[in-house]
Amino acid sequence: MSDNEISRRRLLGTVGAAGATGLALGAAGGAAGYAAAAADPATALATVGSTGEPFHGEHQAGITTPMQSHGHLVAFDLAPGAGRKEAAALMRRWSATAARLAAGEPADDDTGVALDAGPSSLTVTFGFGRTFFDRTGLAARRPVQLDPLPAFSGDRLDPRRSEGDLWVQIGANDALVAFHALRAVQKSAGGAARTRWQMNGFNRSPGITSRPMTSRNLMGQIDGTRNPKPSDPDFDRRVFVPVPGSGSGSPDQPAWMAGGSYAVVRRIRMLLDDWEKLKPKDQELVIGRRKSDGAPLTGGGETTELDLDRTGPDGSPVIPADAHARISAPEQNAGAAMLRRPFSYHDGMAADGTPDAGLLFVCWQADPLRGFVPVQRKLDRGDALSPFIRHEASGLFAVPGGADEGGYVGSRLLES
Ligand SMILES: C=CC1=C(C)c2cc3[nH]c(cc4nc(cc5[nH]c(cc1n2)c(C)c5CCC(=O)O)C(CCC(=O)O)=C4C)c(C)c3C=C
Ligand SMILES: [Fe+2]
Repeated sequence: MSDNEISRRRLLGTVGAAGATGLALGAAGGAAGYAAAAADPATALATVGSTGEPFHGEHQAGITTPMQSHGHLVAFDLAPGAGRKEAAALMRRWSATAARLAAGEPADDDTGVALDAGPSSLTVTFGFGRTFFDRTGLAARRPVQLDPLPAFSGDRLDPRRSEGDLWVQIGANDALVAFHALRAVQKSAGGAARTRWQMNGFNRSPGITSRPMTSRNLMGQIDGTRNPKPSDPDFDRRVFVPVPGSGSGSPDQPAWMAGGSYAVVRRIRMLLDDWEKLKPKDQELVIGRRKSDGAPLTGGGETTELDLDRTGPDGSPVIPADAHARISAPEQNAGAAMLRRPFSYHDGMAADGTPDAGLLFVCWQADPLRGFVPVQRKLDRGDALSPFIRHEASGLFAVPGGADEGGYVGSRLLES
């Protein structure tokens, strides 16, 4: 075990108890500081640093995990000549690395970037794209759910920033922890896979509002209000592929996807110069909700149901017929629903002088044909938000269930 590893384990050994002596650790610093920390179980990192998300479990972490403040979405293509054997070895390496980092332990050949930080809710989530199955000789086991998404009239997709054999979503509540995981994943890809595209995103930092709140996007809207909640009776059925024999098993889903989910990833540029020219009242009509608190235009608070039948004095609906919240509601789409878990992004200014900023829209569902596809079809036909956004990249990935301790993500596909 390296010195770095020993120091880091000691520091993490103190995590959990409140931080009265955290100050002492900071003040003492160096080797003496670590020794003091090891001796005093009250020493702690701030909550944001000390919180960990277990890597192992029925489902992969990073799906129902509360949204993190920093994210990297990365697609990889298998290297020429790499097939099923190399892919299995890669998934084994990546899973081992992710498990270590999520526990706050260093990676092999650690870069030291996150040396003094706790796990900071780090999650690393792995998925397979459609082309993965051709590259590994597993086309016969590819789920029909990975059939290409339909083309939508508003799409302006860049194929170089779309799809990919493999997809990795990294999230953490610290920028250095997230970057550290990104480098560890990239390095442990070795010669087996090459980065195809990478997108970097962010959300609000934990603890910066006076109470826990739904996050805002870069248009300033409260976004995520009507997401399915894990406490909803139909949450698992909507988000996760059922286990065969559980009574809710789905005949068109392969057994190796049990406990898994499908991620639709869209890089959606926001045309902020145009959006910001709208008066706040008009912005609210585009969504159908108030900007200040996310309440429906028909009244109440953020979580009040939309009254889609209510009309104003002139007889027109209070929530307009083309309002985004109306068109995307499950009640308007034969129950189609998805778990939206996006990151915002800002990549500076585009060549035309407008901000290259928007939403790395990531949504999770047990079947994209019962989640993203019908809703996006409807939005594509007449969403008031469409003139202010542009879908620029797209990906669809099968995200297998979680790995057991000592196992690795995707083993049920790659080893049987
Ligand atoms: C196909 C799926 C969706 C895309 C693409 C999408 C893009 C997108 N949405 C916002 C802002 C908001 N969306 C809101 C609600 C909402 N959006 C979708 C789906 C897509 N959005 C759904 C299913 C819902 C929930 C509808 C419901 O259950 O009633 C809201 C309202 C608040 C909320 O419920 O989250 C906002 C605001 C942007 C900015 C955007 C693309 C950049
Ligand atoms: Fe939306």
